[in-house]
Amino acid sequence: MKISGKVALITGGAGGLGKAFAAALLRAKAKAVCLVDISSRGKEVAEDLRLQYPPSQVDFYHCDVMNYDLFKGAFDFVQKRFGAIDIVCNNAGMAASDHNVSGSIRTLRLNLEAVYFGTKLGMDYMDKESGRGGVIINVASMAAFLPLMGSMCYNASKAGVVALTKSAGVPEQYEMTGVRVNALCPSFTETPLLDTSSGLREMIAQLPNHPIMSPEYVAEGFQQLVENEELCGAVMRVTPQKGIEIVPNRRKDRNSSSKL
Ligand SMILES: NC(=O)C1=CN([C@@H]2O[C@H](COP(=O)(O)OP(=O)(O)OC[C@H]3O[C@@H](n4cnc5c(N)ncnc54)[C@H](O)[C@@H]3O)[C@@H](O)[C@H]2O)C=CC1
Ligand SMILES: CC/C=C\C[C@H](O)C(=O)/C=C/C=C/C=C\C=C\[C@@H](O)C/C=C\CCC(=O)O
Repeated sequence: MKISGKVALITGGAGGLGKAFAAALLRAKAKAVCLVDISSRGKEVAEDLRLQYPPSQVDFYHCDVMNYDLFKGAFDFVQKRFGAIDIVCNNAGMAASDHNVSGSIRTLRLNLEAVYFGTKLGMDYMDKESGRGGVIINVASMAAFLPLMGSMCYNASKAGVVALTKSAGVPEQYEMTGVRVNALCPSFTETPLLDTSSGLREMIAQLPNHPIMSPEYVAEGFQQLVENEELCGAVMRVTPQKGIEIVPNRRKDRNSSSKL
């Protein structure tokens, strides 16, 4: 997909990775980006991006994406304001440790249930019948593959995002909707999220050869998932050790006649 002239909706857009994804799209001349976030900081972030990347339009839409009806309102807002939606990034997320049961359940709901909402809404609003097709990027994590002690719900939610994305990205679904769906799995990245779990930074510091990546580096992988029309149902890992890599998809690598 050529990003120039396109319209994007990014959940968690006020956060570290969300802002980096928005900046990457604006540098590539996207027509408009809407930051959908529960934090009112989104207003300043939108203003900051408008100043940095004129004449692109950057809006902030205050919304709790865990509420389906409110989240649908964000899609209606972008559709009405810009006439179309081409790119959806389900990025809003949080991390709570297992000791915090209510925080852990909220983690499962935000990181997985809300990503399901955003994937369903993205497919509905961008469907080639009513829209013009498009691409959805679901932000998972390396925690989907390499679990961390003390974050059962976080790991489970991210593994769920990978499975959800691979299901949404099967060839038959793409043929029907014209919407590609891919998963992005970064390792530790320098954002405020790392300060929300006590002891996390200390744990990371103990890991051998594990520098914390910049959001801008992760955004390079994000942009590849948006632009590369060959990628659908793809899972991309971004790590300091191995860089940006696509995890082979067993189904695509098998005889094409196989259905599993
Ligand atoms: N920072 C890291 O090391 C990594 C982060 N990730 C994932 O990247 C995504 C973005 O996280 P970061 O930018 O690192 O964190 P962040 O904390 O900087 O950004 C998260 C954003 O989501 C927003 N948000 C939280 N609950 C919301 C809700 N109910 N509705 C709407 N927005 C809501 C927050 O206000 C914030 O702006 C998350 O899904 C996270 O799990 C994945 C791998 C590595
Ligand atoms: C509790 C939430 C913590 C952090 C949030 C975020 O999801 C995150 O950064 C999680 C990262 C988890 C990383 C776990 C291990 C990562 C290892 C890789 O960087 C090493 C890469 C490859 C070697 C192993 C392999 O399978 O090839």
